[in-house]
Amino acid sequence: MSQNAIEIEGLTKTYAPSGKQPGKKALKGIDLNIPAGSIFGLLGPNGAGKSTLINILAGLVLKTSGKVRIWGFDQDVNPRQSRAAIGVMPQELNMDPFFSPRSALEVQAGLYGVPKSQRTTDEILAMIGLTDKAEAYARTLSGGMRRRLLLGKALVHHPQILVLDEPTAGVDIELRQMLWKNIRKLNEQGMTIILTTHYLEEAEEICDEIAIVNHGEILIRDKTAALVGRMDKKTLVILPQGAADITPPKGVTLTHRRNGALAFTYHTSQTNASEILDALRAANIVIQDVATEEPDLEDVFVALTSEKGVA
Ligand SMILES: Nc1ncnc2c1ncn2[C@@H]1O[C@H](COP(=O)(O)OP(=O)(O)OP(=O)(O)O)[C@@H](O)[C@H]1O
Repeated sequence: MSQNAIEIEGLTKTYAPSGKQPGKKALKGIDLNIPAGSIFGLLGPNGAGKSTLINILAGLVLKTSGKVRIWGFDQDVNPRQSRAAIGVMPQELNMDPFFSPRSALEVQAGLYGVPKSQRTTDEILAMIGLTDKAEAYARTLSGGMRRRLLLGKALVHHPQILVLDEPTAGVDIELRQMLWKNIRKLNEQGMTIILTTHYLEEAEEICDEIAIVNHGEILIRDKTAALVGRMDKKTLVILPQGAADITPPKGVTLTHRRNGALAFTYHTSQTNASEILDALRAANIVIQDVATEEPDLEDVFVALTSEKGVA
């Protein structure tokens, strides 16, 4: 087994123009290794190239150039093995309306050449909570059930790597929790998880490592905690007793909160919190309450993607 579940070198993708659609350079030379056993988040604004990258890994989109190794198998040299190592839960919910969950899983297993003796259909149905609906027509399933079935379909061939494209977009809290519980459990059993999500809070909570993609390039990649730790920004929130008037120290931004609190945002490399407290004291402001706010992944994301001119 390789140390990395995925190894990508110089990956590019240019979509050819078709009809009124102009051509598009969706990936501009991606280098990325994803460690085996991790939960890896691929984040980026709409149109950044995340789906293109995932679809290339899944063998659904042909790359223009570059190398992709999946579980040690070069996609160009061993396409069958590299495809067998990966399971993909796509975003879209279209599925054959006449298949029951059981037959959908069986057909999928057949497509991957999983022998009957190695199929774990009942186990998968139980895991995705569809045992009761095993024989129901797919068209009678709710949106949430269909999404769970998509997860099940991604698992029929026992892949080492599971890729989830926006797994929790538009799903209710209960289903979201169920999906994360399953994903964590699969990861604990050794499966490498790669996911895209727009929910940054969720990514911060669940992902070991994160890469932020924008305009077809990787802007940054790091362990989640290190990424957030790079933000040289903090906010000191002071609730004063009565009305307060103060000019903040140089380099500190003051905003007034609706509850009367004063929020001082500063760069930790330039300003010390004690300078702000000294200024408050000098202005004879009596502090009723004080709190600090740390940056989160959203701050990192906005700072990085807005630098490159994306709202
Ligand atoms: N089949 C295609 N033909 C032409 N251009 C395409 C095609 N698919 C995607 N693109 C373009 O490539 C770029 C990257 O798209 P992609 O879907 O990979 O982004 P994304 O990061 O997944 O966005 P989203 O979060 O909206 O799904 C976009 O500009 C998109 O319009």
